[in-house]
Amino acid sequence: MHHAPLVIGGKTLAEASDGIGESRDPSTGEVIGTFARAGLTEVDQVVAAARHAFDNGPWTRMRPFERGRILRRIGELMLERRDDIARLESRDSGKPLRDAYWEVDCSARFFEYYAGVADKQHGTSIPLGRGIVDWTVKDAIGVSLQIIPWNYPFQLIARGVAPALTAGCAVVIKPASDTPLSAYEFLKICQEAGLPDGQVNLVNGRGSLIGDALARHRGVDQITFTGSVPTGQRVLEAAASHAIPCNMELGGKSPQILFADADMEKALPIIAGGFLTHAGQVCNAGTRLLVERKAHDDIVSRLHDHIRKINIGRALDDPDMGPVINAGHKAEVEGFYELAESEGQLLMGGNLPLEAGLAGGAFVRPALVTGISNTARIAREEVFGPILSVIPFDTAEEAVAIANDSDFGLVAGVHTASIDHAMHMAQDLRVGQVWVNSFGIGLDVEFPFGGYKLSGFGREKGLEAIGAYQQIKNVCVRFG
Ligand SMILES: NC(=O)c1ccc[n+]([C@@H]2O[C@H](COP(=O)([O-])OP(=O)(O)OC[C@H]3O[C@@H](n4cnc5c(N)ncnc54)[C@H](O)[C@@H]3O)[C@@H](O)[C@H]2O)c1
Repeated sequence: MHHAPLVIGGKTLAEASDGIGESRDPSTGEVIGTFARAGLTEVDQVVAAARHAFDNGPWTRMRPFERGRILRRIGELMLERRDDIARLESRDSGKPLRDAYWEVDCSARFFEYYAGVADKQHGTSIPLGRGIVDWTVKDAIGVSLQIIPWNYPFQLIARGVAPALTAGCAVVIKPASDTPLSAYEFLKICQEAGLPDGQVNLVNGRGSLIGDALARHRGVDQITFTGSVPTGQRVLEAAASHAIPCNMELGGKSPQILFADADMEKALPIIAGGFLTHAGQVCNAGTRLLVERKAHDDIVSRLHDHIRKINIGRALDDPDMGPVINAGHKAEVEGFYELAESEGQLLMGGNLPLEAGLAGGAFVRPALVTGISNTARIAREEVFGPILSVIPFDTAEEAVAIANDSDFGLVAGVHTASIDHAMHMAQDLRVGQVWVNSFGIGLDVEFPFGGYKLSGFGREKGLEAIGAYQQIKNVCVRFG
């Protein structure tokens, strides 16, 4: 049985003022771990520890290449422990084991990538004429609060913490209560790699209690929030109470646009992976398939054949699809299936695992919904489950109009053999990222990621992410 303590200023606290929480395996419903649940007392303590590390600790004063060496070591230790971390993450979050391995590998890539960036944070020199020298420096912004959701807990910690540390910040991590366990493995790795005490701190606990209190705390200088739109809006209000900047990584209802000229054999697994990965519990899941009308019946029949064969099972057995996060979310997803049935035709797939021991799991079946238009609720709301809404179009202009007719704007996929279609889509889609004949390419940490509209603002990953953790200071010197 795992236990995740709090880690505040380098000290490990097995107990906390809001008691002990439990974490369940979504594949079986079984309790697999406990965690110390922080309350308001620990909120003050953890912010004070991070502030102290930032204001007085060695990290911000260290030469950037030395910071880079420690960051690189964190990545190496992740890879050395990938088996243990992946198995823990697979059980805690319900994602198939190979996806949990990907999560650890991707987390290590964030640290490798930003380690190489640490000593390349140059300012600029601004010409103002003789007798004046003007330049800018990139200062660390201070204490960064990282609020993490339950779908990719380890990877999303790495995604935010690596650039924050690179910039010289101190960090407070607040994981989601459904997946509290792997964050402690991350903290242990940081300590072992030589990160100074207090530079990264961990508090598990209720979002509405400590998440809100942390976001309002005057000792926090910046927030990176990844989660749902309504919670993100509450966090923005809290941040506004002391006027601090935020990165908001919120939800999506991302389109995949399939033209009849696409290579259907190649497009099919990409489209399916786009809405089935982690049982659809992915912010950038491609859950709206916009298909050129003449290819509609063919792709629906191929996709239905595909999802019929989906093997659903216990995450650690590495099935095609594992469970959703918990029984409450299973009920929500099933509610969306009822909605889909009332709005269009529902085509189900997969075999539910009924063997003994899996009956308590939060399993749902993958589904397609056809016979709807883009005004249907099922085509507009984020389900966070494995359901694909299929909507026909006749022209490329109509495809763009339907794709953009959404409250969200995270990513889009385009499947076509025509360079004209691909370029037209890339120019006109109102999303943060356009994939052509692909939908994700693996360990992709190098390019920026983030949304338009209700999908949020600010960019994670790539060189763009570091800006969120820096202040630009201008220095102007007159001489002679
Ligand atoms: N855009 C991205 O990069 C990205 C990545 C992953 C997930 N997501 C989104 O996350 C959502 C699913 O995750 P979830 O259900 O954990 O999200 P959520 O919004 O319920 O919770 C996210 C985090 O916020 C905390 N929280 C809850 N109330 C809070 C409050 N009042 N103040 C501060 N913190 C609070 C939670 O404890 C958790 O740690 C989906 O909408 C998904 O699209 C987005």
